[in-house]
Amino acid sequence: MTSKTNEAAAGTAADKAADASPQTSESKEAHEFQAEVARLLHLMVHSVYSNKDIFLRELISNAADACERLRQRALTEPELISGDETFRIRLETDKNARTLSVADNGTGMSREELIDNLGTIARSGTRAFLEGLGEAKDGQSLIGQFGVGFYSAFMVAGEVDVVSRAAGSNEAWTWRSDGQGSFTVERADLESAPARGTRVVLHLSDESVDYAQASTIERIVREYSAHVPVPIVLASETEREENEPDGEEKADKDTAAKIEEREIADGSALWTRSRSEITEEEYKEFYGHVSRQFDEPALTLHYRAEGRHEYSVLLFVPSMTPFDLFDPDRKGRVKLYVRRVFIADDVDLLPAYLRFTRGVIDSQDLPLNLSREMLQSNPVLDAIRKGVTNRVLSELQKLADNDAEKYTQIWETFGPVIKEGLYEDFERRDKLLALTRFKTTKSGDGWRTLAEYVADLKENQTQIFYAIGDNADAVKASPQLEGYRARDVEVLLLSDPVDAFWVQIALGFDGKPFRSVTQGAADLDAITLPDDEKQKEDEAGKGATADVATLVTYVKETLGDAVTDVRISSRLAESPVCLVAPEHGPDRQFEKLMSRRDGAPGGAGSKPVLEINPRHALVKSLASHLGDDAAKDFTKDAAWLLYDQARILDGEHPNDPAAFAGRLARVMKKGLG
Ligand SMILES: Nc1ncnc2c1ncn2[C@@H]1O[C@H](COP(=O)(O)OP(=O)(O)OP(=O)(O)O)[C@@H](O)[C@H]1O
Repeated sequence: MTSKTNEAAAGTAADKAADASPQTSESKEAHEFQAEVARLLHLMVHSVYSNKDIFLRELISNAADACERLRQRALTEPELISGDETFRIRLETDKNARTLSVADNGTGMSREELIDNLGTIARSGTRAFLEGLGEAKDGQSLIGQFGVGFYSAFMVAGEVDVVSRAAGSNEAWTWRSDGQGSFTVERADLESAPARGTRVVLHLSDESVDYAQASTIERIVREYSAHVPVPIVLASETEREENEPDGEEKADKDTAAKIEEREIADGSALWTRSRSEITEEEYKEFYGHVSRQFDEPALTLHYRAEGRHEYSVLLFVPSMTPFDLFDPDRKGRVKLYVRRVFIADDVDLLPAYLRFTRGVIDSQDLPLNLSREMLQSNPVLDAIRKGVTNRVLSELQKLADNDAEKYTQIWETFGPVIKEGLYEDFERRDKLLALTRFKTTKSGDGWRTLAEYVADLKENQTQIFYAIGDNADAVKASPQLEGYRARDVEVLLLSDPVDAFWVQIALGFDGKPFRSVTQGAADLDAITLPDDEKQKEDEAGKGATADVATLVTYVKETLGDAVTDVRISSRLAESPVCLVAPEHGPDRQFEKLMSRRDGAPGGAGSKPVLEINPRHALVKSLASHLGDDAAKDFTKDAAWLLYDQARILDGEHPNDPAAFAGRLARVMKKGLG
């Protein structure tokens, strides 16, 4: 905060200094691009990105945003637009000069804004993404995954000039660059600068001269920008048409106007039209504008809410992961309009766990001059937020019920984010649990719902069992699952970071509580083993006598403080030992996750319980050697090795690696005779 204020103050001081000495500010100043911008530009200039047309969508969207921002500011400062209250975007092609320009009468940019906005990348997520791209060989393909913005102009232009005049200002500035690492800024002649707003002039490269053709531009606007909420006019040299009138009339025309201007998009708000009038293509095009993504929407939600509050909603669930989905600020991008006037795009209109949703919400009831404070806390907005959130969830549920395949795609893309709601949105937890899909010990390549899990409960099974770990395969291999597998009891395999959090506080589903397979007693005795497993267990159990109970006491004494308890296990089938968390307190995996997050070394904080499989051959044999004085050192080593083995199976290191190695060596030596 302080540094920002200082920067701003420094900027102002610098401006004053610059104004006082025309040599510095009037003459052309050269600036280097921020490193990430230079990287992005390099990708753009050498782009093999197949769809270069999208540069126009980016420039038009910027122009529309600038108009909408000014329209919004003018609500409280009407003088900013006096004399020219009609917003528009004007495209102009010039075949001879091989230029294309995109002009708007929106906010415009001051000299500092030109330098900041077109020389750096402000959004931390974009920066991080580009840093990540730094090493990636396939930068070209990745670039298509996020809003490439203004810099995409360099895909088609060898040089770009941006002439801008901020609304209400009496000076204009020209920004110019060839996209090769630096740009210049100089004062622009007011005569030729826009009266207000920005004109971006692209000097097209040889292979891109087609963009100086009006017909090409018109085609691209129809495809990508036809429903931008600001009208678009296209200006181009008039072509002499075959059926043009002859004689005097024609001569008049020739001298009167060489440039023809026509409206190619009317700027009407798509969301105000009724659903039945809008085609899929139109929705898709508008989605592209509003999301700046290149995929198709996986779900489109368009409706008008009436009743206590009136508002229109046009929202999209993308089919591709937005690159900034896991940005720490978890900001949504739904735009708020009030009676078709853009108000803000940074108001949280949906909970953070639905932040991947893109689109527009247009309120009929809110006042137009909403202050920042009113945006933060406002009962109408609260009601809208509630209504829209419920609607998004119910639409997702409808999709899940009617088109499982499509819903699964959404789940695979956004499931880990939606699950954040299980932790954060207590009120809607049941709805969210119904939407959640799980990998389980029975899901194979597919997914399971909790309803399916509960429908398949074993006799006497009263809980929903889960195991947490870094990935489903690793979890599946953990020894703690053996007893469940033997009884054919399904276990949820949870491997998203958020799983460890919500599962601790969720009360259950359909009256069945969640239960970790790595915590407390296994509660498996009531669930019958299938006959073949029973037979295996009986066989293995032969000889498992009171000796094992003595072994348990012995191991407990030997391990001392390293464990909370040692006990006989019902959750093991093939492995001799495993570690579990005590009945009360956090689950082991949760503790591990927390200690990793806090940067603490090692594993869990509280001491685990060591469980011993009384039917395992090694355990039985060890138990039978307990009274044997000659085997005393061996049994002690073995007790510790069992414990360390259990740690290793849990993905941890032996507590004392040197002691572990020593014991292992001794036991191996003995084994080899
Ligand atoms: N025509 C314009 N009028 C006013 N400001 C503009 C205009 N074009 C660009 N800008 C400013 O430059 C900034 C950078 O533009 P750019 O297109 O690179 O990114 P963006 O629009 O912020 O993000 P994205 O395209 O990823 O949504 C904009 O945020 C805006 O502040």
